[in-house]
Order: sequence, then structure tokens, then C-alpha cells
Amino acid sequence: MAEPALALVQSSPLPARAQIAFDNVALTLGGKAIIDTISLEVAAGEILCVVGASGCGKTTALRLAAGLYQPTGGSVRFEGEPMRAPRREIAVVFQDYGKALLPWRTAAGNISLALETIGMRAHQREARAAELLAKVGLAGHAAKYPTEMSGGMQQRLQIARCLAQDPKVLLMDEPFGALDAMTRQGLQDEMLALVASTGATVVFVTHDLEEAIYLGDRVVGLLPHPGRVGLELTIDLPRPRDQLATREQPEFLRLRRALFDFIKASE
Ligand SMILES: Nc1ncnc2c1ncn2[C@@H]1O[C@H](COP(=O)(O)OP(=O)(O)OP(=O)(O)O)[C@@H](O)[C@H]1O
Repeated sequence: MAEPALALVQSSPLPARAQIAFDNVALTLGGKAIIDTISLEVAAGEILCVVGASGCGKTTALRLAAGLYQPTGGSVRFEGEPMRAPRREIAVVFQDYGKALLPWRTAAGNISLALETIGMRAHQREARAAELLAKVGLAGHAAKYPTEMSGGMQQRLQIARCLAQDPKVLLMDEPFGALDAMTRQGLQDEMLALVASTGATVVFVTHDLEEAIYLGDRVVGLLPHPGRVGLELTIDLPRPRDQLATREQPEFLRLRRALFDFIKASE
């Protein structure tokens, strides 16, 4: 598929707080307007969740943020610089962990490869891989192959592999979508703790409206055909969040209702 040409970059200065900035971004693929027009800023350390009806352009927006697509209009910038290609500071976590991991490498081997890619010397890799596995709750599973692990463990491994590149930003595309409800809630909390300890920025795409509210500092709802921002909610729920207490708060229920109504109206 031909990559659309890089659009002209506007010269206006960005507010200091924007780490990722979509500035009037449009994207046409195969003659079809997929995104038109998105202006959005993500602050360093923020957790921004993106929801929207199926096919509204969530994955496409994430691919634009990752530098995997170039906009056909407007600009996508990272720390003020146009995103011309994927960058090491920005890691992408996919829903399909099975495809993201190398089945012929152990857990440690999968992470080691990522460490090799960033140029870490061989003698340092083993210790760093063990550290990263411990960070995602997989200490003691270093010698296992992905097929010997549960879905939740494989997704943790994918996250550890992304952390190996020491990213400033995690772009997550329905990362827990294939997991059962209990595993999913456990991973939500582990992710929040990890992010709090690393200070990474997160853009998190999900179909699960409650997940978006539970995790986010902000939730953006996209409208379809073409994909554009239709709703922006600030999530003023206290942190650390708690699977029971947070979800029972009247404010959580109010936000859930607002998002539900938005999605229903946009379908
Ligand atoms: N390479 C492409 N060429 C043409 N159209 C595309 C391409 N990639 C995506 N699309 C179309 O763009 C629209 C948005 O797709 P995208 O996958 O971003 O939506 P989504 O919101 O992530 O969907 P879902 O929630 O179902 O995962 C869809 O209509 C899709 O068919």
C-alpha cells in the first residue's frame, strides 16, 4: 500500500504540555476519508482513552500517532517534531499478543531480542530481561515459551517487551480485549501501577466504556465516517483507582451514562 505524502507542518508553536499533538489531522486511504479532521493533544504522563463505534478510526488514529501512517492533511507531532516514522520512544501494544511474540523464543528470549534491538550489550541483557519480567509479574517464567503461558501472561510479556525499549509513550490497541473479565481487571491495575512508576504517557484504545473511564485521565469518543472527535470527557476520579470503589462512585456512573449515550447516538 502506498504511504500518503507527508503533509505540510504548521509553524505555530505548541503549548509546552503537549507531548503528542494532532493538528487538523486528516487521512485518506484508497480514496476514502478515514480521518477528518482531528485536533488533539496528549500531555506527558497522561492516560488518554479512545472509544468509538466499530470502524470509526481508532486503530487508524493510533497508527498515525505511532508514525505508521502519515497524515494526508494537518500534522502529527511528538515533542514538537513531526512524526515521520516510528520512534523508539513510542511503543505499540497490540490486542493480538499471539502474533506480537516470537513463539520459538522463551519469555526471556523475546525480551532479550528487544534489548538487542536497542543496542544493549549481551552481558547486560539477561539481568535486564529478568528485571522487566519481574516488573510485569512474570518472575520465574523466564524459560517458558509463549505457548506455555496463559493469555494474560502473554499480554504481560508483550508489555514487558515494549518496556524494554524504555518508551516515553505506550500506544495500546485493545490490549486486554481478548482476555476474560477477571484477568482483564487484574491487568488494568497492573498497567496503572506500571505507568505510575514509569511516568509513561498512554493512549489506550478500547471498546469497553467502563475500562476507558477506569483507566483514563481523559476519554475521547470518535464519530465514524470519517473518524473525528465527537466527545471529550475529563475523568476526575481519584487515584489510585479501585475496581470496586471507583466503579461504584456516582461520578463513574454519570460518565458511563454519557459515554454510553454518545456511542449509541453515533452508531
Ligand atoms: N488500509 C486501509 N485502506 C482502506 N480503508 C481502511 C484501511 N484501514 C482501515 N480502513 C477503514 O478505515 C475505517 C477505520 O478503521 P479502523 O480499523 O481504524 O477502525 P476502528 O475504530 O479501530 O475499528 P474496530 O473498533 O472495529 O477495531 C474502517 O472503515 C476501515 O475499513
